[in-house]
This record gives sequence, C-alpha cells and structure tokens, in this order.
Amino acid sequence: MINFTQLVLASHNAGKLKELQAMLGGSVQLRSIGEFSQVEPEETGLSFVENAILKARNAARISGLPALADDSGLAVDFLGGAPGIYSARYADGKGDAANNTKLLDALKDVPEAERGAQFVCVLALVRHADDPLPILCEGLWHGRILTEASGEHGFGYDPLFWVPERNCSSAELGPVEKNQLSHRARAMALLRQRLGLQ
Ligand SMILES: O=P(O)(O)OP(=O)(O)OP(=O)(O)OC[C@H]1O[C@@H](n2cnc3c(O)ncnc32)[C@H](O)[C@@H]1O
Ligand SMILES: [Mg+2]
Repeated sequence: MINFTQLVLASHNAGKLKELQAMLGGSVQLRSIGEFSQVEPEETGLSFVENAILKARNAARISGLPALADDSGLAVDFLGGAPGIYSARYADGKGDAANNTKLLDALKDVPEAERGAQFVCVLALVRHADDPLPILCEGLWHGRILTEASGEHGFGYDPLFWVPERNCSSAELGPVEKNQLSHRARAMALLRQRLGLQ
C-alpha cells in the first residue's frame, strides 16, 4: 500500500480536477499543477498511456510532489476511433464548443446505429519524476454521439455523449451520477484499489 496525503494533478483542465478530487474524497488532497506552472507540456505520445505518463513525469519534475495525470478522450466508431488522443486538439485548439461543432459535422447524416463511441481515461501516477514503475489505470464508458448538444453539466464533449444506462446525455447527469459511471470513475476505482484506499 502506498500512502499519499498530497498529489499534484498534472492537468490544466478544471473539470478533471473537480471530478477527480470528488472521487478521491478527503484523504488525498489534489493540488493543481497550475499552482506551479502555466506551461502545458506537449502531448507527443501516440497513446493515452504515453501521454498520461509524460504529463505525470512533467508535473512531478516541476512540483517535487508525486503526480497524477489523466489522459482522456472520445473514440468514435464511425471515425475509426478519432478524435481519440487528439480530442482536446480536434478543432485545432479552438476549444470545447468548436470541437463539438466539428464532431457534429463529421457525423452529419450518420444513422443512430453507427454513432457508437467511448470515452477513454488513463490515469498515471508517478511517485517521482523518474519513477520506473508508474501506476496505470484505465476506464472506458460506452455510449453514442447525439445529433445535437444537450445539457449544461460536465465539460468537453459531455453535451454530445448519450448515456444509454440513464437515457440522457452525460451533460444532463449531475456530478454525483457522472462520477459513478464515467470512464474517469472506472479508472479511479481501479486506482483507489491499487492505493489501498477502499
Ligand atoms: O491535458 P490536460 O491538461 O489534463 O487537459 P486536457 O483538457 O487537454 O485533457 P486531454 O489532453 O486528456 O484531452 C481530453 C479531451 O477529451 C475530453 N474529455 C475528457 N474527459 C471528458 C469528460 O469526462 N467529458 C467530456 N469530455 C471529456 C476533453 O474535453 C478534452 O477535449
Ligand atoms: Mg491535454
């Protein structure tokens, strides 16, 4: 069992920080890497795992603390798994709204049965910048891409992601419900087990 009271979260995404802190509870305090640096590392990996490790090592190096990174994204079946690791940069860095518009355009006229998609989350935890054995946990969340945005909660692609088990979009789920079902929740449940937190 590994004991942490403080971890730095290697993410500049406020939505992730909120969700991950809620899932971890009070026993571990997540500090944002934004407290230490505003410079975002280039995500040069070819997989979620590589990018998560790269972000975690960078944050541990900058902060001197053990670091947790989340690399996540949306893999759309009709698009051969795109935007995948490029989800944040899908509309060339123009942000969530532009990403969502581009996705709706790419799936224009695609019938419901072919709109399957999954959110992917890989969490990487390193004890220090050169940790030779990062802890890696993965979570998937299967759903479908809607034909128009719906809902105000969450962030990113949530308004376009239909959650079959709840008959609504993930942006229509409250935070407590999303944090029980999501790709991030599944990865975090595995991480909590690995850390002996449950
Ligand atoms: O790299 P960091 O700094 O952590 O922040 P980021 O937003 O760039 O994060 P990623 O590189 O992992 O890219 C994740 C993309 O997938 C989207 N995404 C991930 N999890 C999501 C969720 O739970 N709901 C909606 N969109 C999500 C998110 O909006 C980004 O476009
Ligand atoms: Mg990123």
